[in-house]
Amino acid sequence: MTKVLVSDPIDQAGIEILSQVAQVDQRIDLSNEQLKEVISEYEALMIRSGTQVTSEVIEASDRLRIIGRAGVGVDNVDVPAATKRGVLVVNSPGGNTIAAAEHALALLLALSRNIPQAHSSTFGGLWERKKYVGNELYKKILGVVGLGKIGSHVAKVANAMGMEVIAFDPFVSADRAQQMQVRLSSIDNLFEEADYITLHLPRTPETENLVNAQLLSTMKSTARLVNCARGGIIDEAALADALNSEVIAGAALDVYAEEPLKKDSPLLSVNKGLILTPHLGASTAEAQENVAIDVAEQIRDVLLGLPARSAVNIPGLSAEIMDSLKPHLQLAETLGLLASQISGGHIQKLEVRLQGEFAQHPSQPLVVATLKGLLSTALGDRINYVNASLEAKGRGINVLEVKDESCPDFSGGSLQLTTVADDGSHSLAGTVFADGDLRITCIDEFPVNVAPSRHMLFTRHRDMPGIIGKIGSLLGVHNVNIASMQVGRRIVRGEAVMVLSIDDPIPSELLKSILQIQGINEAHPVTL
Ligand SMILES: NC(=O)C1=CN([C@@H]2O[C@H](COP(=O)(O)OP(=O)(O)OC[C@H]3O[C@@H](n4cnc5c(N)ncnc54)[C@H](O)[C@@H]3O)[C@@H](O)[C@H]2O)C=CC1
Ligand SMILES: O=C(O)CCC(=O)C(=O)O
Repeated sequence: MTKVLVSDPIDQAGIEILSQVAQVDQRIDLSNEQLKEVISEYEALMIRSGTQVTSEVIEASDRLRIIGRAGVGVDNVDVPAATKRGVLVVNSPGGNTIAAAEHALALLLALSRNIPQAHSSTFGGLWERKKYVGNELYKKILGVVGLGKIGSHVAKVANAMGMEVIAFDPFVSADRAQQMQVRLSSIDNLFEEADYITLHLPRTPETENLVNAQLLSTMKSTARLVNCARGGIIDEAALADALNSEVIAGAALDVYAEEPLKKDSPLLSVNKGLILTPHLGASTAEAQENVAIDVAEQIRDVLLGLPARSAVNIPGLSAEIMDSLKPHLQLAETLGLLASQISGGHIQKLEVRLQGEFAQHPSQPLVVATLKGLLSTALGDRINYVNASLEAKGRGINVLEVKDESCPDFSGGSLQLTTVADDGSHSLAGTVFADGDLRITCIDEFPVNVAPSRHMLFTRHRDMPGIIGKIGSLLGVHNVNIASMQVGRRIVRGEAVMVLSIDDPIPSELLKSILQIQGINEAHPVTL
């Protein structure tokens, strides 16, 4: 029975979806050591931000096929290690957008009106109306760092509240910003100009400690900072100093460099202007249901052999693309597999030429499928859509992709592979008919029309009388049944190719005998 491990608290709606296809074990208090010990029992792992999926965990997993992150950030997953091992990583890019944006807005309001402090004081029996005079957000400048899904929603609501919104995001165009009524700014200018700053960008090597002592020192002394994105983007010691020495007026954090927040964190020594929440950005009933359903559906689909819609480590392969390209991907994989068996190994170069209608499809999935086929003889089950490009690169295969919209031969276009290996160069082409049937249409520039089958034999030989009969009798002697045969030649009595579809694999002694027939230059048994 397929088994899924759920190692963080996940909404029941997700558990119910997973239970349709697998045994679901919910073990939310596993240490990292324990996770390493049990992971090899599972085909899938579903997590939130609490579980650290390290390379050691991934390496300890023999059966793991997919890691589902019920949320946006996958910084608690070693994605390169997962990719290397062929483990798909999926997330829910939009399921908690509103929750996180509203939490950031709540923190902005809480900061500007001292809500937590006033609440504690009032609960403590005090009535401190003068002490907790706040500020309005109206007409103030809000600086948004990271104008993606969450940052954009914050900007929209802030605009509606009468704030002026400026933003720093190197990947957003001025047109897009203008549509959102946001003025783009440099990061330095944003920190100098804004009354409130809210962070909505990922933690990457580039953004680590982006908000440091120097940048904090450029903020207005009345300004306030919110981080509901990722810990580690702000230098926490520098922020504690800036608050203690009143360089800035306030800060509210939901995320920390290390979570849970350490007892000796410098943040806990700040006595004024700091609000802390324990990574609650996505913690609404609605968001938790959204992300659980979104990710559980993807895990279920992948376990059923279907594509995932939000794969983090195979960019561009959305469910829609995979669905519409299914026969084309199958052709690419088949031709890749054929090419690896015909080329004799040690491929140094692969050209993938998309012709006619093929050139109108996204090329990346077709190239990945080709590489998957090409490497599957060597790597078996270890190769998949996730790690095919990486494995090809690691083997020094130079992949060239060519798009050529003209295709005189087939209305549906064609896919052509050319390999350059130690033994020379080979080419193969194929097409997909309107009914989804696959055809091999060309071998080493000899036209053929062959439906791929499980066992095949390809030969290069001289076109001369008797040669086909000799091969036929040899196969008969070895009890290998021929299902169909095709010969391709360009000139009479010149060079030719032959493709035999056979019911059984070719034993090695038979291959040796075939290669001894006069006029046979090459013979390649193929298993698809
Ligand atoms: N506190 C919480 O519970 C939650 C936190 N998050 C975090 O919020 C952050 C934003 O999430 P989304 O808006 O969904 O992501 P997104 O991918 O839609 O937006 C991120 C934006 O950051 C920008 N960006 C990347 N590098 C940048 C840089 N060096 N400087 C400025 N901008 C940069 C990107 O261009 C993009 O527009 C992520 O870190 C995510 O993990 C998300 C959900 C819940
Ligand atoms: O799972 C959670 O509550 C954290 C959500 C989060 O940080 C994210 O989606 O990036």
